[in-house]
Amino acid sequence: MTSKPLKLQVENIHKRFGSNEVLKGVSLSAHAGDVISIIGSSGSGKSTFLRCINMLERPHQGRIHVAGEELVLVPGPTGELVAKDAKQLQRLRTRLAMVFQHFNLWAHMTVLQNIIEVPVHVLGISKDQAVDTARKYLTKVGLSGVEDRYPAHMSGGQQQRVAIARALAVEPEVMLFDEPTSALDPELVSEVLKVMKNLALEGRTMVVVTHEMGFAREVANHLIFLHKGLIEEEGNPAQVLASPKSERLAQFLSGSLK
Ligand SMILES: Nc1ncnc2c1ncn2[C@@H]1O[C@H](COP(=O)(O)OP(=O)(O)OP(=O)(O)O)[C@@H](O)[C@H]1O
Repeated sequence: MTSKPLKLQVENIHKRFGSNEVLKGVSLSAHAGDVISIIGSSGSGKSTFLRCINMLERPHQGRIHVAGEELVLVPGPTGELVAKDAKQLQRLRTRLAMVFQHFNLWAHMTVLQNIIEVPVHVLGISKDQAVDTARKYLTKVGLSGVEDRYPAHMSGGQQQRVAIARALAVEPEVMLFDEPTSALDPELVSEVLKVMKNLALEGRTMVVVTHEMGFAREVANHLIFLHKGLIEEEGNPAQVLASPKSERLAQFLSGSLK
C-alpha cells in the first residue's frame, strides 16, 4: 500500500469501433510520482486506452477519477459515454496534459504562442505569468532561446520537447505520453527520453505508451502489458521483463509477437 495521493484512477474501460472490441475492461491507478509504462503489440489498444483517459475517444463503459474528482459520464446518443458537463471535462483535461506521437504543435504559432495558448485562453492565467512559466519549462527541456521560432523550423526532437514544455505549462496532475518517440529519427530519440527521465526523477506522475523497453525497465515503476484489449500482465518492470509469466508477453519481448 502506498500513502501517496491517488492522481488518476481509471476503471474498467471498454471501447469498440463498430464490431471491433478494442478495450475489454482496462483499469489503471497512478499515485503521485508513479511512472506507468504501457506496452503491447500493434493494435492491442494502447493508444485508444490513453485517449479514453482524457476522452479524446469516448469509452462505452468505465469510470475516470482525476486527483480524487470523478469525471461525470453519461450515455450519449450513439451508446458511448460522454461528459455530462463540458466545463468539467475541459477542466479535468488540462489536469491530464497529453504528449502525442506527432507532437501536434500548432504550425501557425511560434513556440511561445504554442505554450501559452492554453494557460492564457483556457486557464485564464495572465500573459506575463504564462510567458515566465513557458520560459521556465523551455529551459527545463533544454530549449531556451527558441521562443520565436515556428515548429516547422525545428527538428522532431526539438518539436517534441516543445510539446513536453507545453504539457508542463498547465501544471498537470498527470502527464500522458502516447508513443512520444515513435515518430522521431533514431538519433533524436535519446534527447526526448532524457527529458522524460528527468521529469520522472523530479516526481512527475506519468503514463507512457511506449515501444522503448529501456525506458520501461529503467524509468517506470509499473509496467502494463496490453494484449487484445486486456491487461495480460503487469507489475514491477524489471521483474516482468526479466521473467514474464505470460507466454504472450514472452513472445512479444522476443519479437515473435508483432
Ligand atoms: N478511430 C478509429 N476508428 C476505427 N478503429 C480504430 C480507431 N482507432 C483505433 N482503431 C482500431 O483499434 C485498434 C487498437 O488501436 P490502437 O491505436 O489503440 O492500438 P495500439 O496498441 O496503440 O497500436 P500501435 O502500437 O500500432 O499504435 C486497432 O485495431 C485500430 O485499427
